[in-house]
Amino acid sequence: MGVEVSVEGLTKSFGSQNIWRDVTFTLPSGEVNALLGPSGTGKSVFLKTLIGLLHPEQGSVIIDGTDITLCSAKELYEIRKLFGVLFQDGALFGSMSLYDNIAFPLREHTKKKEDEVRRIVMEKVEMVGLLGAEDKLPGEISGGMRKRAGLARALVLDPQIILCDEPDSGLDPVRTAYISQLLIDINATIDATILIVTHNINIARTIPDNIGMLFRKELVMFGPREQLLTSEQPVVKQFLSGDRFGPIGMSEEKDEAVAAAEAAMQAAGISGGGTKDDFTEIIPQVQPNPGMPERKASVRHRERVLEMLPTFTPNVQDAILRSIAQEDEIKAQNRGEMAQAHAATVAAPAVALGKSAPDYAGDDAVTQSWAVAPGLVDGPTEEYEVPNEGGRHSSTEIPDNRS
Ligand SMILES: Nc1ncnc2c1ncn2[C@@H]1O[C@H](COP(=O)(O)OP(=O)(O)OP(=O)(O)O)[C@@H](O)[C@H]1O
Repeated sequence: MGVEVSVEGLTKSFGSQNIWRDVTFTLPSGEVNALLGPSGTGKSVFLKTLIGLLHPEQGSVIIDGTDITLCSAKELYEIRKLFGVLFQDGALFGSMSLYDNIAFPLREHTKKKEDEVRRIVMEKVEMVGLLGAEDKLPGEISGGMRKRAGLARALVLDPQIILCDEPDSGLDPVRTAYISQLLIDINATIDATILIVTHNINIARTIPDNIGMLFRKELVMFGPREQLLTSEQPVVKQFLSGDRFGPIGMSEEKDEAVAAAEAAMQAAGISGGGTKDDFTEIIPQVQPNPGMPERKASVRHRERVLEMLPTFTPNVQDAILRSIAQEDEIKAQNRGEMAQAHAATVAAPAVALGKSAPDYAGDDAVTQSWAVAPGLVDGPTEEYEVPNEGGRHSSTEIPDNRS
């Protein structure tokens, strides 16, 4: 199971420039989390602080029971082995083949023999759909492939915590969807705690269990994705819609004159350019591909969130319950389709399911290694209990017992 990461009262400055202060939240074991925030709010600095590359002047970062802000260099070295990090640009060594790049952490941190290194590297290469491209140099492949190679390298030490700094930057929407799906499938497979830093609203809407947001040197909120997506806070609404009218300006602070001019434009019906999407309409969370195990963290997340349910406002409660109902519906549908596919396989065994990925098939070919492994279907739809609200509910009905 992934490791819980608990951050308390964290403050970071560079000289007199404060980046953020008093940041407190917990990434629950194995859950998928996203961190949003306008450019320059210190999201990358936050990731680097989590792995001890940067040192905060105040606060603690507890990982697996160790406060990495206080531990020895030797302890930090050991703790870092729990992490797999996908840096913004992939951070591959330009003079090394993809194979050697991906093998690097194994050769650096373990005493594994070369045949074992090869087995692990090729397994990860297949997982990210780069079979056949492993001898290429980073300069010879597309940005999307470099991202996937970076992800493969982040996975070779079987990390319990995966940090991804803008996994979608430079990728088209389709490749972004593939890399997002890959993260969900990896989470289903190894139950690692994941933190994704992103500006991509589609990722924020559909991938994480929890979302946090940094703005004006503070953590605006952190909680179940439904809490942020239905938030009435102007900064959150503006960020989600991508509108230029609101508290977020081109630079961090918007001065009063600009804010007044924008308010006048808005009043005159001039568009701020943002999408008119209704973010309170919760889009179903992406599920592991058919054949993948169920995400254990999603079961734990549900239990945790239902326990916290009475602490949320009624609209957040509604959004969470709608989301749960949607998820159950999708899982039931997937089970039906899996059963049909399985029946078809039994009837026509020549159509092999669970086939491994085809070899690399050109620029940015997409992996199919997760095609379908028969027999791995989700368990039965469970019932859930809403604490302090009396009574059990079938997981596909939404109780409406709030005043
Ligand atoms: N090593 C450093 N020394 C001094 N200042 C730094 C250092 N690293 C980052 N900063 C500053 O910290 C601030 C936050 O940078 P960071 O890259 O974390 O922002 P971000 O939220 O990730 O931005 P973006 O979304 O544009 O990637 C910036 O003003 C940056 O200049």
